[in-house]
Amino acid sequence: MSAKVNDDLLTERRKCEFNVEELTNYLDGGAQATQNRRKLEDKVLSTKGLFDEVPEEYLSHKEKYENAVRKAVVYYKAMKEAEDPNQTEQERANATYRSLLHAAVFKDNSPFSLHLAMFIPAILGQADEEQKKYWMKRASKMEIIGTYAQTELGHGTFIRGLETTATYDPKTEEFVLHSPTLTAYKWWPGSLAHTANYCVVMAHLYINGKSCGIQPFIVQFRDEETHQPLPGIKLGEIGAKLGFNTVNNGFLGFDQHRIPRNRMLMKNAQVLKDGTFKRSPNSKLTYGTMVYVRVVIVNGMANQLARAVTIAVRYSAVRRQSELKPDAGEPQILDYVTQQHKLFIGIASSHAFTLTAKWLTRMYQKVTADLEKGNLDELPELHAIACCLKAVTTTDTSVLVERSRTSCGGHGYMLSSNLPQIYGLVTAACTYEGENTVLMLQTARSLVKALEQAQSGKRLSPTMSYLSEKVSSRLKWDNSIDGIVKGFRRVAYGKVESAMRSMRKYVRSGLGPEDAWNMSSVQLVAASEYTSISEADIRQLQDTYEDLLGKIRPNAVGLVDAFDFRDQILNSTLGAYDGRVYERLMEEALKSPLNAEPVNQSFHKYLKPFMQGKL
Ligand SMILES: CCCCCCCCCC/C=C\CCCC(=O)SCCNC(=O)CCNC(=O)[C@H](O)C(C)(C)COP(=O)(O)OP(=O)(O)OC[C@H]1O[C@@H](n2cnc3c(N)ncnc32)[C@H](O)[C@@H]1OP(=O)(O)O
Ligand SMILES: Cc1cc2nc3c(=O)[nH]c(=O)nc-3n(C[C@H](O)[C@H](O)[C@H](O)COP(=O)(O)OP(=O)(O)OC[C@H]3O[C@@H](n4cnc5c(N)ncnc54)[C@H](O)[C@@H]3O)c2cc1C
Repeated sequence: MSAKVNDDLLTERRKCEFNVEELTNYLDGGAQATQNRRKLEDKVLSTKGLFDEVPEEYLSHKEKYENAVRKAVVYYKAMKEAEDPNQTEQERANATYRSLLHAAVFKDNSPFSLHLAMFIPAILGQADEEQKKYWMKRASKMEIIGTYAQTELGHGTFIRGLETTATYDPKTEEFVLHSPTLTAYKWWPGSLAHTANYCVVMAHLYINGKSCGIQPFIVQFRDEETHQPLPGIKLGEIGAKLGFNTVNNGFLGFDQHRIPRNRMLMKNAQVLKDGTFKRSPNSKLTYGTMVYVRVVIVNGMANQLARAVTIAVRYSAVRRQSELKPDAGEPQILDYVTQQHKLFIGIASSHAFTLTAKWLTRMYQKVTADLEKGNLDELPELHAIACCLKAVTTTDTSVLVERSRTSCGGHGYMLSSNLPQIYGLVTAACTYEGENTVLMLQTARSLVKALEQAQSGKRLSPTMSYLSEKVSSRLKWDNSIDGIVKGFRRVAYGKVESAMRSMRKYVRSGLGPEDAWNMSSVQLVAASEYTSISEADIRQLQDTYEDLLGKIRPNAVGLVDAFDFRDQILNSTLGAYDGRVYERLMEEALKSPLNAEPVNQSFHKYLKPFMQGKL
């Protein structure tokens, strides 16, 4: 018999003014896509061995990892078996696009995540046809497990500063991989420590003593039978982190490790047997995997934010606290306008990020298709936009997930709420795949170039066109959508123009262009933030805003129900569909090993002798 649903949640669902299922279908891309997603989730989540008897927060660091590997194997097989052979690739992609299925199994991400998120995309984007055929067969069947090893102990942002060398030996037609210093050790790659046995290594290629830039190499570093590290390979785990503690991030050092010539991924640049180097049409094509993951991250943020606000809004409908009016009883905390202000922006932002992710994915697919035909014209714009949207969505999601947590009071601080873990996952994305400030400065680089082109009368790309509209500075704000967008364009234009003026002022004062850039970089980052709509400006329409909060209030639970996250995916004592918050908090508390006995052994060992002055 299913548990009784909390009365307040029942009332909320009766008050909802729109068809929740219709919104779910819209978010999925149609009723059939919703059905496919639910069918996939039903199949996979009914698999035995996917869930933890003991909550993983009570396991040791080592036990957490071993448990995650156990689940990863079960989960991966279940996903493969659940694939509907009659579905097209696109239908399969749609079914997983919005599903956070993996989050039902891994609260802190999977030890296989880099294999799927970067190792396979790197092969697809960097290998030539022959290499792709061979390695994709092995990687897609999980005969090998890979990761993406670019970051080093000493360098993450500055790729051109990477110290790992790959020196071509024409006599043996091999590359010699070497870590000349401790700071050259690969450091951070997920799965690297104990899970993967192959990786795509980004290393500095040298031929006859000449630098040929950073190139991708596919490198085996563990024996496929024994899993022992190969000769010349030093491996280990980098230690406990804020989150990602089951991703197995590791370090790897090379000591004159030799690999055959065909292990350099040669789609873009090639090394012939005699050591002739054939340059890539654009050296930045080597960075292509990162552009792809930045695009994927935007969609990931939309889903994770939706999960956090679902938990917080449902909890806010159940939690009653304080007194809004004398003798009127304790109101639902969702009736406090401050609570609405904290949470409803999160619902809206998740929808905005979903639509943005769809738009960016289409742009990525078009530019990638053009690249295949040798047309690189739109690569710089894709890079600039992907940098900006990855940085803005991860920053905003981190802020809004943390706000969802704090809006739940003490219970939001419990690991059983799952809000701290969701925060740990999303805040990592502000750093990985390009630290956000660095990426915003990449976008700023494009904005400055675009404004200079606009000022010399050149046509701009669609996403930069606002820099060529001579928007009057006397523009009057009005509350229409068109008025708001015009206002944003005016502010965005002004921010770029001001940063440019600042740089020119520094150059006139005698600074070189690099120092002028650095001195203006705070303004440059701010200018990039306005390339996509940010929340700060909405506050200037405060009266409209508070009116909107009131309109959303009766539909808030319906809006988060429409995200259609099942309880296993929310994995939260506060966010379950039935709203039985207090019973769940107690059920989870009793799972703590400390509750197995009324008196812990530390009393007899330490407390009692201490309190009796015997210690
Ligand atoms: C919580 C759920 C989320 C779901 C997400 C799913 C995935 C989650 C699982 C995976 C988890 C973790 C994975 C993390 C993996 C990693 O972190 S991999 C390592 C990532 N590292 C980086 O991103 C490094 C960032 N640094 C750089 O990209 C470059 O160093 C930088 C661009 C900052 C500078 O490079 P330079 O070579 O120095 O270039 P510049 O001089 O600045 O510019 C030269 C020109 O090149 C253009 N450019 C630069 N990058 C690109 C690119 N990628 N594509 C195209 N063009 C590029 C740049 O615009 C300049 O052009 P111009 O000269 O102006 O014309
Ligand atoms: C959870 C997690 C998972 C990861 N997984 C992987 C992985 O699988 N594979 C992999 O290769 N890497 C991985 N990374 C590494 C990640 O890509 C790097 O941490 C990231 O690129 C930032 O580099 P860094 O850590 O060296 O920081 P730094 O580049 O040293 O940045 C430190 C500070 O310096 C500032 N700074 C640096 N350069 C500039 C500049 N030009 N202008 C202005 N400010 C600047 C930054 O803004 C930042 O504030 C992972 C990281 C994390 C946190």
